[in-house]
Formats: sequence, C-alpha cells, structure tokens
Amino acid sequence: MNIKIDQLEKSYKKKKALYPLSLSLNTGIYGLLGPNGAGKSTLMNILATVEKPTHGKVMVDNQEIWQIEKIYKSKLGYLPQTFGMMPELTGREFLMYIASLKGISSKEAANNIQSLLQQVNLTEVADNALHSYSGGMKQRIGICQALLNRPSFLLLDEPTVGLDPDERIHFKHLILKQAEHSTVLLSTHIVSDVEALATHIIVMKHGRVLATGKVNELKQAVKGMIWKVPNKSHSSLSYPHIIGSNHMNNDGFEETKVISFVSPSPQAIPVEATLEDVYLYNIHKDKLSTDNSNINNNLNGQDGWIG
Ligand SMILES: Nc1ncnc2c1ncn2[C@@H]1O[C@H](COP(=O)(O)OP(=O)(O)OP(=O)(O)O)[C@@H](O)[C@H]1O
Repeated sequence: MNIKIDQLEKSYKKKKALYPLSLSLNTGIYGLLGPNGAGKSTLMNILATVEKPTHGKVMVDNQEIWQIEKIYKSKLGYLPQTFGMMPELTGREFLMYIASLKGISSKEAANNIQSLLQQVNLTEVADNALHSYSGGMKQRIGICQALLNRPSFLLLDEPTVGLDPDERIHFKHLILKQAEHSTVLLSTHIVSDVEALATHIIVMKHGRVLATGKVNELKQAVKGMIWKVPNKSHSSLSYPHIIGSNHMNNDGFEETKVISFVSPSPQAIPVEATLEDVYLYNIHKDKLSTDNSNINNNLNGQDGWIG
C-alpha cells in the first residue's frame, strides 16, 4: 500500500498543529518521533479519518481517502493514544464487538481474536472483565483491536505505553511480523521504542517534519558530529553543542554524549551515532549555530540540553 500525504495542514482555530506536510509511505515500519505537541497524534488522527485536515489530502494507491472512506477503513488498523473501553465486557467480548463494527464476520473474528490473544499473551484472562485488567493488559487489548482486520495500514499512537520490558519484546515481534505485508506508522517520543523496529524515521517538531529517511541515512547525516566526553575531566566545553545521554564507561567513569560540528574538547572522542543522537540533533539543530556566545557552558547531564 502506498500512502501519499500531500501538503497536509491542520489548524485548531488560531493554533497551527500541522504546517504543510508531505510524505510518502510504503510497506515497512515508519517511526514517527517528536516531543510532546509535535503534531504526531494530529497526523495520526487525520490518517485514521478521525479528523479532517484544514488543507491538503491523503492518497492511498492514488485514491483520496475520503472518497474511498469505507474501503480505506476496512484496510486500516488504528490504536489511538487513548481509547474508550466498556469495562463490563470481557477482553474477548470487547474484541468481538469491535470486529462487528469493522464488519468482520463472527467466525473470522473468533479465529483472529483467538490468535491475537495468544500473540499478546492474554488468552488466560480473555474471559475476565476489562475492569480487572492492568494498564499494560488494556494496551495489549488495544493492539489486538487494531490488528483485528489484518490491516494493510497500521497506525499506532504511543503503543508501548504501560508495557513492561517483556511485553515490549512481544510487541516488537508482533509488529515486525505485521510489517512484512503492511505499512506501519508508529508514533512515540521514546526513541528506544523504534530503535530496533523502524526502517524509516520521521522526526517532527512544532507541526513540521524536520527530517525523514532510512535510519542509516539519518545516521550518516550526523557522521563526525557525535562525541563522547568524560564528565569529570573538565567542566566546560567549547563551541555550540547539544548534550546527549550519560553512560558509565568500562572503567567506571561517567561519559556524556555531545553533538557538535567540531570536537568540543581536547578529551572528546568521536563515536558512532545512535538513533537517539539523530533525534536530538534534529530536534535541537537550530541551536548549533556558529555564534560563540553560548560557549563554555557546564555539562549538566540533561538529555537534549543545549550548550
Ligand atoms: N483538539 C485540539 N484543539 C486545540 N489544539 C489542539 C487539539 N489537538 C491538538 N492540539 C494542539 O496541536 C498541537 C499538536 O498536538 P498533538 O497532540 O498532535 O501532538 P503530539 O506530538 O501527539 O504530542 P503528544 O506526544 O503530547 O501526544 C499541540 O500544540 C496541541 O496542543
């Protein structure tokens, strides 16, 4: 399935949530990364036909989605950031109810539900009422409802919220399997959620796409700009820089990742970029000016902090 997002814009009264935005998505997993308020959910809601854009259009295999809304919805799976459940229903009953809304026959639904419940490890509690489920269990039911119709286009808005590390691993396997034959757009502000999952990344901030491309291409774009700096050996850095995460090295000393066009200190060691570096660079790159007014700021260890 090819999804073409063409000059999409969204305003809420005076608030601009999306500036004109164009993207093309094909089979594979697209990680949509951005801080709070970047416009990720707004984009998701428009793609899910829950909201209409102010301007622009979305084409699926060359057809406008609102003109083929029924067919499009039958191919769509959507996990919104929050979704209503009927607490008195069991997990299985709730999924049967959603399946009926999606027009799936009860026989097909029963089979799909059984298989999905197994894949998210909920078979044992499938006949318990939803009000007895933990947050992570509810989230897994949400993932099941999005996959019920075997979607060709799957939209997942912050899908790993509430999942424990074990459940995250199960979730990743499930999505990797799904992406063999469909387009998956997964929105999150947690970079590690998409680290081993996404083939393509879209970085958004303030309603704009700041960067898009394959993970390796985006890493290539920051090559030579990522440094490791020992925390304790000095307290100041030269040149405008972005502070990344802190790590303990093999000798037990803390090191900090620093993003800078040039070596920010004599002790800085160049290192390979991670997806987190790519994200921080794109979110804060406007601050990496050559203006030296910001030099000699102390390391404070806060991710994404600008020097
Ligand atoms: N219904 C609405 N009415 C007014 N403003 C809205 C509405 N929905 C979203 N916004 C605004 O649009 C901007 C983008 O919001 P959106 O929820 O799409 O961001 P997000 O990237 O999903 O953030 P988060 O990670 O916090 O969910 C924000 O400034 C938000 O306040």
